[in-house]
Amino acid sequence: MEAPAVRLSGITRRFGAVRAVDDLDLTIETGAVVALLGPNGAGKSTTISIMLGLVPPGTGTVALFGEPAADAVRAGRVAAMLQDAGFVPGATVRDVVELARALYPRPLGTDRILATAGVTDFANRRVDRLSAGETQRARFAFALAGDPRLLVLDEPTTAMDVAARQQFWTAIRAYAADGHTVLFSTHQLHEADDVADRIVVLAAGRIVADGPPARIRAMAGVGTSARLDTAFLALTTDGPDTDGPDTKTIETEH
Ligand SMILES: Nc1ncnc2c1ncn2[C@@H]1O[C@H](COP(=O)(O)OP(=O)(O)OP(=O)(O)O)[C@@H](O)[C@H]1O
Repeated sequence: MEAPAVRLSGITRRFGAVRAVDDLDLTIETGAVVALLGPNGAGKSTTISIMLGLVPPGTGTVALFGEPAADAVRAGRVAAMLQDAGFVPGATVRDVVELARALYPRPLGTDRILATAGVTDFANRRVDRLSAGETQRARFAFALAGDPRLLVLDEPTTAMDVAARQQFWTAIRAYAADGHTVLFSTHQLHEADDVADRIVVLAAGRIVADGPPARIRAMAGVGTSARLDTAFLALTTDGPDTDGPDTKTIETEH
């Protein structure tokens, strides 16, 4: 049987007194499109950093496609679009894409990368002269270069304008339709509703709900036509009879 794209087992990570990730188990099968949601400080970025081998977990294990994260990243099976990723100042977008292509054994063609990420029009512009939304698109181009099987996206559409967002999600849908795996975090819950086939909700470092969008609503006790925001608030805000977020993990169809 094929190893899952992601398997996090018993992950805990503290920063001083803060338990950023608290005994987290998460398995993502290949081909899934998963949204990671949670309030500010819920542990999304820390979970993603641990998943990519950028931050060591205090306890627990990480496997990507059945191998250590560093090996999967080095082999180009996994790529990420991170909020604070910087580029070499003075390089152009095209230079950055060519640099990324040179790192991997089976890169996509340059023109395809530029077009998919929506950066063709400013491919010859220096990366340190891009707007915030253009920088996000350049990060997307960089992540696509090695044709990774798993794309990890931390708040990818931050600062993108409406047209750029639409182009971005169209590209992600096409990428997923080819059997690739996508994990993204976002505060734009409609993006999760529109694009993800599974939503994982984190609160205080723990998974409080996990399932397709319809089941997230059902678990939150809101109607099928309710906004996902309503379900999210119900799941991540402590009720009067709880000490903290309950774990409401449910079976998914993957
Ligand atoms: N390097 C660090 N040093 C100290 N505390 C940290 C560090 N990184 C994260 N934290 C803390 O861990 C908790 C989880 O942070 P994290 O960035 O993972 O949350 P998040 O869900 O991504 O939040 P946001 O939606 O605001 O981006 C927060 O309380 C944060 O302050």
